[in-house]
Amino acid sequence: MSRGMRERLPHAIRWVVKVGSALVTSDGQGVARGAIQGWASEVVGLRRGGRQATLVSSGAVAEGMSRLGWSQRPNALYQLQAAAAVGQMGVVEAWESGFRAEGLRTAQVLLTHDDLANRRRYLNARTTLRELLRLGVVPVVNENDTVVTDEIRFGDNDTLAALVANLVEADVLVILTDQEGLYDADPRRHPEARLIREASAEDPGLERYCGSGGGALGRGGMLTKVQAAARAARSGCITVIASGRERDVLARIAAGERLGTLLYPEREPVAARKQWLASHLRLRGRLWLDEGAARVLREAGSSLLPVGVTRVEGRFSRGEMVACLAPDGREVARGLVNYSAKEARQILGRPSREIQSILGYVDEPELIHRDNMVVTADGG
Ligand SMILES: Nc1ncnc2c1ncn2[C@@H]1O[C@H](COP(=O)(O)OP(=O)(O)O)[C@@H](O)[C@H]1O
Ligand SMILES: N[C@@H](CCC(=O)OP(=O)(O)O)C(=O)O
Repeated sequence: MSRGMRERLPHAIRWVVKVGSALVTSDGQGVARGAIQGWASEVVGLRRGGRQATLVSSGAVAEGMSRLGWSQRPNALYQLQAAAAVGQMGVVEAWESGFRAEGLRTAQVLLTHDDLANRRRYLNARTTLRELLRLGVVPVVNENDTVVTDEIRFGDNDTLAALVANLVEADVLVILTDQEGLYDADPRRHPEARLIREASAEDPGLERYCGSGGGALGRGGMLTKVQAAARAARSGCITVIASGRERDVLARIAAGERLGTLLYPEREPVAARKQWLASHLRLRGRLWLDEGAARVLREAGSSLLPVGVTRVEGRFSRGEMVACLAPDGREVARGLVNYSAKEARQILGRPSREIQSILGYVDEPELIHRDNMVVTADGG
């Protein structure tokens, strides 16, 4: 499925752009304001073409070290966490002023891997990010370093970027780093190494190209980038690893130019998401639909509103997977539910505008949003 992947990039709508520590902090010299300003205006260019962009920015530990006058990256976890807390202020401030100069608002989003493994928190993070994008705000995501342990030791924002790409259902993940892309050996040690232009993100052979570790500031090196591409590919996302120092890098990638390393998914996005939903989650309950709701789900792929539900079976929490059944008992769809079984029983058959008065709050107007649903009936 590699053919035409570059040509897809000009049509890609949702972008996640990850910028590594060395780039964000000019190799640890302090926040790279000029470069950040440049990437911010590139993101504005992407958005002008009707695209959405979420940033994942590293650099908190590196900037904290520079602000605290530390020349060596500490080993002690509490020192890394202290440095990250100091440095994160500088990193987000630089992104904010970079985007402000372009007339755009930013939002700081700090996540941990656990947040995305937990179904309820996954949905909460997803809803917040979607709302920020809808409002035209640029989310600037980093790891919540104060509360994580392994991730800060290994410096794994590449994995975080892939999780964010899965979360927002990105079409493209761009990983900007201090090399032109993935080489067939670490170019710092092997100057003769050759750039890999394109490969399947799921090719297990890619990992053998990656030297151990990264530069002095970033920690993950290429291995975590290749692994991130494989993870992003599971939801059908293309990954491009490229140099953040290349002029107009995002605009040129968006134009389909052969820049950096493109790692493509083996599956189409919809099939990938369907497989992900089907394989990762256990069914926790069943929603019986009326004829009208079953028809619009089947034929139009619409979201499921509480008004179309007649009965709720099982015990489930927000974010768990349930099956949707037509009145004849055939499964129409399955998806991640926005309300618990108890709440769903209270709001079934009722218009969404009444959710607030019944429950005292509204999580979402839909019981299952169409983006979190896979239609399993074949339309008939
Ligand atoms: N096969 C490879 N191709 C390119 N770079 C590699 C490879 N193997 C190891 N590396 C190293 O990975 C580094 C980038 O990783 P890292 O320092 O973690 O960057 P970032 O801060 O952008 O996440 C490069 O500077 C390079 O030395
Ligand atoms: N959350 C940490 C991430 C460190 C990290 O992953 O760095 P990198 O390999 O440069 O993306 C920080 O901001 O310093």
